[in-house]
Amino acid sequence: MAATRYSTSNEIRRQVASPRAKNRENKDTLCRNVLIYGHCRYEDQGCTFNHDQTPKTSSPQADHAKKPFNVESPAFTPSGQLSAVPKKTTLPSQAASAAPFTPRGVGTTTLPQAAEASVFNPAAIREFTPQNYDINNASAKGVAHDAAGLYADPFTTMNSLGTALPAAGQYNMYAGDHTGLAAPTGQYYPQHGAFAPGPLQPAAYHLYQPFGPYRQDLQPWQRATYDFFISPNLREELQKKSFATLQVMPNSGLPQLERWHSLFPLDTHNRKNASAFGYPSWVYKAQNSRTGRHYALRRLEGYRLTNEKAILSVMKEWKKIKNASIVTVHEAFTTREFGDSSLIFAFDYHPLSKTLQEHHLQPPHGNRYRAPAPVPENVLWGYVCQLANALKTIHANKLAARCLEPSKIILTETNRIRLSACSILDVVQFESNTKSLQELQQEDLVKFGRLILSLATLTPPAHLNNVSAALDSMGSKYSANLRDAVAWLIAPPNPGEFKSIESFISGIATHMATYVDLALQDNDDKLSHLAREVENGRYVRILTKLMAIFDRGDLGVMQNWSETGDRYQLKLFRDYVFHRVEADGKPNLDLGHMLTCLNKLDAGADEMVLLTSPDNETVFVVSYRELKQTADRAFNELVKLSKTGAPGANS
Ligand SMILES: Nc1ncnc2c1ncn2[C@@H]1O[C@H](COP(=O)(O)OP(=O)(O)OP(=O)(O)O)[C@@H](O)[C@H]1O
Repeated sequence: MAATRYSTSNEIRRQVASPRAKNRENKDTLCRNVLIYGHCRYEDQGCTFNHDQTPKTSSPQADHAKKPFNVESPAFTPSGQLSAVPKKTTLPSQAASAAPFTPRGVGTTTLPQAAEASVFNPAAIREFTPQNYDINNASAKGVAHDAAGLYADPFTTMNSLGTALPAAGQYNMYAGDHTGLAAPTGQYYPQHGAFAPGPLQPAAYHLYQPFGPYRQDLQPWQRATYDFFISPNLREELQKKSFATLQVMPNSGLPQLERWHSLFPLDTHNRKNASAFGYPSWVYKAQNSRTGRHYALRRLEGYRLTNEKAILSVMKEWKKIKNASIVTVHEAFTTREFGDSSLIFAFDYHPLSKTLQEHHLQPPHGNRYRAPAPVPENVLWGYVCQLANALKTIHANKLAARCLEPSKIILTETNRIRLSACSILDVVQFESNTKSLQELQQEDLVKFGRLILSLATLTPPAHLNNVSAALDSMGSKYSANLRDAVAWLIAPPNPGEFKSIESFISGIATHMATYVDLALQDNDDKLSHLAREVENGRYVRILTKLMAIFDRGDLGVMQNWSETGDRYQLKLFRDYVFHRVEADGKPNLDLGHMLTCLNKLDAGADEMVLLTSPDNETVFVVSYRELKQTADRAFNELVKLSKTGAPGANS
């Protein structure tokens, strides 16, 4: 049967297979056979469906739409495929006057997905598209929040903001002009990368925030004023060094040399000891007449120079050496100012340093009955690493250290040592030396080993007669590793072979790595101290400016200059910052208030401040930015009138 052969639905089959259906209500329904074949064979044989094809007043589409299923039913379209319903993404014009949608409660209304997407689709809504912003170029880095949705992790986007900090020179926080900060290139976003030119708002430069690493985890109530600044120990150490550098001895009887003055003796005893160089040597701190800087001068008493080339050629090589474990030598010269012919070497000055001899091998505080304290193994490894580092540089430059005595190695900070007398023997023995460079370098390694052995056994090198016994005794106090390292250095090389400092360093690589890590940690510590002190520089600068302006009195023809015009505000600001009083008239010395106000002034913050005259007659409401501009103007007036220009300009 044709009808059953082409039918696609059970309903059609049922209809065609039951032409004698008695249901008269079907009269309104158009017969499927008419629809499919154009006519119905059963029309006259009792088919109860409507066979009238003439259109009625209502549209046929409307009729078909009413039917549960017909061939003109719209094709099934998954709701997720928005492309199939593109028109729905635009709101009808009536929507403008529609009442705002107020949800009645969670889950009471479930919109179809397609409709939801058309109502709220952040990807489709791009009402704000900044100028010059290239969407195609917006990488995941710059616009991660767009792709990831509204709740993207803000910290992942911080990486891209990090690149937004202005490069040095682009933005000057002291210039008082923040406009360049937001758009230094005139574009909000550049073409080539998101967020590159500047942060979205000026950074809070008036806030004080030292950064880590934070070693002490103190609670707020445990902190004192000095916690905001450099640690007392470090400050004391630096101040003592500064004091030592400036120390003078007016009646020392020491001469003034051609280009050096204010000589100050550094020797701790006045014994003439010629063991190190063949001549008694003395060390003085001295100031260079040309630069005003301080150096350590080592004088070799009674040395007569026979060959001018000695100084020239040796100094040429040694001045090239730059190493953290070697005291840099700057020049050598001869003089007769001491009443003899002396050879002088000018080295970097390291205030308050001690020799290893003084620190480890002499009885503490001159008490000859008290034995010196043993040197801890980690300290010894530190010395080994530093000396290996020094020798590596020296040997690589085709030189030899030669002077590796405990009395010629100085301790400049805790566990920090430097070779302090390099180059001297090269000059003194310029003509008499018969040894090759290789031999001298081998000797360096043996002296290195003997030095560590001497410190480990607390025996001066000169008294170290039985080396194997000393090595054995070392084994009982220190690790086999350290003992083996020392033994390797002292042992003579196999015939025809040479030991090198490089092979020694490869053997102690793990200890070198440990030392590097400690040095880096120390560096981090110092950097965090430095970050705290940065703020002090700001206070000094702003206070210097203000103090130059305050209470100046008459300036040129203008009487009472600092009290007139805008400058009166500065005077009131000073009272507001430093002369605050409590309700009962007692002084309020809140350091936090003073520092915060000065920082805000220094950064020219937009925050307003209320300034009142002492008689309450005059009140100003000014921003820190305006106050800063006033201070700058007043100070520049002073600079113009002064002969020297801005402070520090000539120093
Ligand atoms: N570059 C330097 N900077 C600062 N102080 C130094 C420097 N070089 C040496 N000194 C200090 O000078 C002092 C004297 O040094 P010196 O080498 O003469 O030691 P010493 O024990 O007197 O040796 P010697 O017995 O051979 O004279 C030591 O305290 C040492 O720390």
